[in-house]
Amino acid sequence: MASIDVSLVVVVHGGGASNISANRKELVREGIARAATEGYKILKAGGSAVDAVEGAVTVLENDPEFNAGYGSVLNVNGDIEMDASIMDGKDLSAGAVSAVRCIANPVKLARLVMEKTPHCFLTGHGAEKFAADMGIPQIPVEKLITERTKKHLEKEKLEKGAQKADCPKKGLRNSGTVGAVALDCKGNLAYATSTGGIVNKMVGRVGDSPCIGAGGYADNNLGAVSTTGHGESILKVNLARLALFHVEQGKTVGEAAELALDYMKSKLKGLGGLILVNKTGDWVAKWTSASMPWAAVKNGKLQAGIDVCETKTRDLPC
Ligand SMILES: NC(=O)C[C@H](N)C(=O)O
Repeated sequence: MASIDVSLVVVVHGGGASNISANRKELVREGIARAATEGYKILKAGGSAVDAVEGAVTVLENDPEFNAGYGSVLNVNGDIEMDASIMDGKDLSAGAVSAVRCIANPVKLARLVMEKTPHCFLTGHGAEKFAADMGIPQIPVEKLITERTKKHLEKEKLEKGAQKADCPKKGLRNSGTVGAVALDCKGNLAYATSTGGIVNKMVGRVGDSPCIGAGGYADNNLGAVSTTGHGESILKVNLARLALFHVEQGKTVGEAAELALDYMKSKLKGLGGLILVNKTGDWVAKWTSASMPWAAVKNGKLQAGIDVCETKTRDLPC
């Protein structure tokens, strides 16, 4: 069924970041545009908002330029532990996984938790056993590790060693978490978020990304949000739900995003970003970190950017 509606919207992000080197910018730009285009293609073919966010996030998990799936950052042991979540705004059903290691696409596992279990959240071994029961292939964790993520961990350890204990680094040094929000032709909203977390994290550290209300939220009556940034700060302010609270209070999507991010910054000095689409298809991408790759498609028009004051627009072939 090809269902074309003016209000089909997909927005994706590739993580709040301190900076993205000039040689990676083009790869990041291409990856983020590919993900948004994939999500929109799914919506245009009559797919649901949940299908679209899963499809868009899968593209980014498979792309080594982003900190999710293949290319996830490494923990203190040089290992990978990934977190992901997904939510359907139609009935508030939600699925999440944390600290999963040997699978390519944590977002797909989160969706299976949502649809095939009576639970919202599976972690560690239990999540991996469930993945095996669902027929998801196990892959050696080394296959998810890249030269770039190995170097990133080495650099982080060196810098941490040189740093005074009472003088923590300022700014957002971790990047690349991915997320998507979508509005489908039936007015359903959904979000998905997926990450390797933060580099050099403790074993077992779980961030905001798999936590419903922090890493994302979707409610057909309000909107859908996916967040990125300093996970501990995002958890403390429940960033995604906080942004939607402001929508509930009658704020525009831009005002709501700004109020929520400013609160996190003023209260905790926490930096981050979010994407938000409301039930009428208004959307925003906002961040307090130095940059955040994002892309959005609405009415066949793709818009994308990385830095503040930078938006590139192009029409997608119908
Ligand atoms: N870059 C990120 O968005 C990291 C993620 N929020 C975490 O703390 O796990």
